Amino acid sequence: MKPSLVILTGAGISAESGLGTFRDADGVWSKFDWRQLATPEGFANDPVAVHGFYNARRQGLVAAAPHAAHTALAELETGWRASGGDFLLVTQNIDDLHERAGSRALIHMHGELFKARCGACGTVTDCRTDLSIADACTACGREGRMRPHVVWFGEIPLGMEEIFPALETATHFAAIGTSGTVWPAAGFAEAAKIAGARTWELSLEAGEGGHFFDVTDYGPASETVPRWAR
Ligand SMILES: CC(C)NC(=O)[C@H](Cc1c[nH]c2ccccc12)NC(=O)[C@H](CCCC/N=C(/NCCC(=O)O)S[C@H]1O[C@H](COP(=O)(O)OP(=O)(O)OC[C@H]2O[C@@H](n3cnc4c(N)ncnc43)[C@H](O)[C@@H]2O)[C@@H](O)[C@H]1O)NC(=O)OCc1ccccc1
Repeated sequence: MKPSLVILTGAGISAESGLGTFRDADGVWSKFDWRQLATPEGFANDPVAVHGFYNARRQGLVAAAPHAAHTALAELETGWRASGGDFLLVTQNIDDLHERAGSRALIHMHGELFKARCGACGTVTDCRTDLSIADACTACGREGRMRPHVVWFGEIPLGMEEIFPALETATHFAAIGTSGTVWPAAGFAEAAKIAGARTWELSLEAGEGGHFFDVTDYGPASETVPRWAR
């Protein structure tokens, strides 16, 4: 069987870059209500508040930088592929720290903060500055329909047509810095286990899907990931 490594990352891998996690005591959802800010209904109800929420996170991301865990995964990708293996990095994160560290075989299943999408024609464009309801789509010209290119609760994740086949042929799977509470990502470890993969969990503590992991290493990602990837 051709070696095939699938890695899933969550907010925990970017915590040491200064980007908040969601469910930890001081997490994003302890300060903000995800129903108002991360659902299509919330956006329809108060687009100014939603734009404000994502504009603030976008400004925070400009100031952030990848750390040793992001770099270790980019180097692992190069080595794994050079030795003829298949490699796929799936992230729930909307930050671009994996790309900045050099990762290439990467799927943002929940979208990207530095992209915007037109709710009218679906065109996706780069967006590194504040977004507002006044903005017009550069493709169709419609005003007031631009939104962050992120996947909100109740919306279909991106790249599933590529992710599921990779899980079904995985020989190795690792979940890094994720609490395993949001679906369908929370089901990936089980899918990889069913496919016969050897599975690892690297996080600060055990997540929801703990019983699907063969090996666990709990600690800061900046320490556990380089140790695992070596
Ligand atoms: C809350 C949950 C129950 N709800 C869901 O799962 C719902 C479905 C659902 C509704 N009701 C249900 C009832 C039961 C089951 C499921 C549901 N899911 C959806 O709606 C999804 C869409 C969900 C996407 C929502 N958007 C996000 N983000 C983008 C926006 C934004 O970012 O603003 S979710 C967002 O929260 C999630 C947070 O999870 P984590 O990343 O794990 O972060 P968390 O803070 O929870 O944990 C951090 C971990 O790191 C660790 N850590 C901390 N510091 C460090 C450190 N330094 N080092 C290492 N680890 C560390 C901590 O210990 C902790 O374990 C991420 O996915 C993140 O992207 N869509 C869908 O299901 O469509 C259908 C479908 C299904 C299958 C196939 C096709 C279609």
